[in-house]
Amino acid sequence: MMFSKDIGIDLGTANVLIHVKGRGVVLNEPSVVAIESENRRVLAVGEAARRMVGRTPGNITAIRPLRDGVIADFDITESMLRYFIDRVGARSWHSRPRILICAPTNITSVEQKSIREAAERSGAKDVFLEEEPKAAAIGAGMDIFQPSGNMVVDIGGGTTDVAVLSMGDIVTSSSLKMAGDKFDEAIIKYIKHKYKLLIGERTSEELKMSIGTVRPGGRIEEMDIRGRDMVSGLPLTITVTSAEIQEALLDPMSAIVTAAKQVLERTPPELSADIIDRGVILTGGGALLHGVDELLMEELRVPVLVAEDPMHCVVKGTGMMLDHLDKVVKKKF
Ligand SMILES: Nc1ncnc2c1ncn2[C@@H]1O[C@H](COP(=O)(O)OP(=O)(O)OP(=O)(O)O)[C@@H](O)[C@H]1O
Repeated sequence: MMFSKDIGIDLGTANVLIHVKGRGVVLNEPSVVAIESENRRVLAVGEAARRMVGRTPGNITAIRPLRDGVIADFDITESMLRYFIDRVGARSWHSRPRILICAPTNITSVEQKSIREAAERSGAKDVFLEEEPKAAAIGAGMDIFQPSGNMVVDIGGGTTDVAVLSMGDIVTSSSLKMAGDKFDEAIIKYIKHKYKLLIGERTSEELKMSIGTVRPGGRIEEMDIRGRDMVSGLPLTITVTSAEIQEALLDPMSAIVTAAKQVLERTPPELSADIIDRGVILTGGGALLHGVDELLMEELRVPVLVAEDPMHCVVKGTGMMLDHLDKVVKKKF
């Protein structure tokens, strides 16, 4: 029998997730590729490559090809995408899948075209590209096809997308390059400034997740971290508190609050009324940052809820859209 296993892909700046029709989410890997510096030969992809970040010898580089919500390195993005599509085994001699991809919102039309080509070269029969906030909202369980307002704030690695949706489309939205990566950078900067200590990205991400908060006094914890003392050049251990991480995250978090406020201000009043009733839904890994929901609730004065399984919303949404491709996806590039 001829049948094709359609697949949905969340091509995120931090993580790639793949949903195969009938099988659910079958792949969840960091968007990292390790290459040999001289000839750009791919050595490892995904988790294996992530373990190398900050620990590679000079001739090997661990690259995040989709940094900051844009495609920083196209060839590597393409290799990574093909590797992951091949790995889920959705393609066989008798079936070619349809692929629905959610890519970062800020990519150019040239980049969109290239992503489509990469997916086609990986064996897709048809390739559809969809907007991330739409998939996030659907995956979070919102019924965006009714004539009522739904607001979603998706805080990923490279971008935060804020959108109000109604009748299956985005009504007002904003996309800013301020998300998880920038939180990590802010922590690195803070520690460098306050303690003259250099720490790596993985340490700062760990601080953010394990003891971080964006609410003053919201969390009282501490963690020992190691880095390189800028004065002596030697390794040094210090203890960092939740309050310090909250201080470090003040600026990046206030940029997100401002963007959400601006979207609400531009939203037609009838839809705003719906949002007051239903609340704002948070998706993406940033939704897991301690206190984000409470802070947004105070600032926006509307209920704010973290979606179930926030890091899976976009990929789940692509899976659900695959079931209704003809109805929900208008754009076929
Ligand atoms: N428990 C947590 N607390 C705080 N941040 C977290 C937590 N878990 C994950 N994150 C952050 O979430 C981010 C990744 O989220 P996600 O996988 O949704 O991004 P993405 O979809 O790849 O990115 P984008 O939407 O920008 O393309 C990372 O910055 C990670 O540090």
